Amino acid sequence: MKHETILPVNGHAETVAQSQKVHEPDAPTAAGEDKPYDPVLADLVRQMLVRLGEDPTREGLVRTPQRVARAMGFLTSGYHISLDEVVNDAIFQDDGEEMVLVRDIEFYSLCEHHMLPFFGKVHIAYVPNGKIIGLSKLARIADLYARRLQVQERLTNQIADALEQVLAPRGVAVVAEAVHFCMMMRGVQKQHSATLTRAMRGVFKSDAQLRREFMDAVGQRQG
Ligand SMILES: Nc1nc2c(ncn2[C@@H]2O[C@H](COP(=O)(O)OP(=O)(O)OP(=O)(O)O)[C@@H](O)[C@H]2O)c(=O)[nH]1
Ligand SMILES: [Zn+2]
Repeated sequence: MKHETILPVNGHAETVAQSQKVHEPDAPTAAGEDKPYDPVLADLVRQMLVRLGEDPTREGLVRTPQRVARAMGFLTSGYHISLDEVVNDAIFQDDGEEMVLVRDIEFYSLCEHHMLPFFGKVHIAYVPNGKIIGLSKLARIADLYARRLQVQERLTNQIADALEQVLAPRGVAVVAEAVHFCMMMRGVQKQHSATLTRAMRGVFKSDAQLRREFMDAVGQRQG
């Protein structure tokens, strides 16, 4: 008997017996098959398939509700992780006073208006004030807020807020550049537009020269 982990609505994992599917104990399972999913969400997806005129019992769609529930769970997993968990105490004392920049961090998010993807790159910089953060944590912080229903402006600001909160740095700069499927696949159907958003805090707001250096470094020269 196979045990599959499912997620009830409250987000806590529980294990249920799933007698329909039998696997040899050591047999490889399909990718993602054992990952938890929310059965209520899966049922809503099944209902959506019916409303779209599809037959959820046809072979290609039989496991689609679970797949979609798992995928949506992952794409909104940022709701269930805290900033502290993401940072994991990777804050270190350092006397450096120069800008630290990680650029070209790719992100994937869902717009909150259509629940369609928007994705692109985010560039994150800060000027330390006695503390630095593990570099990977900048990318993890970006994912923490990208994996939610978002607007690009808020995503950009939340990343800046998070860094201010954990580092109290002299300044933070965040620039996001993205394309929105809701503007490409539907609606206005513009394939070549890109959206740029930015959040400038502390010395990046008050020091135009530093801001220019940052924008130059991320290839977004502006006045
Ligand atoms: N500011 C902002 N707007 C967004 C973002 N993602 C999607 N939108 C916009 O949200 C708006 C929703 O507008 P509505 O008129 O309520 O919805 P709609 O009829 O589907 O709009 P269209 O996309 O113009 O067809 C659209 O203009 C989208 O382009 C985002 O990250 N930031
Ligand atoms: Zn949208």
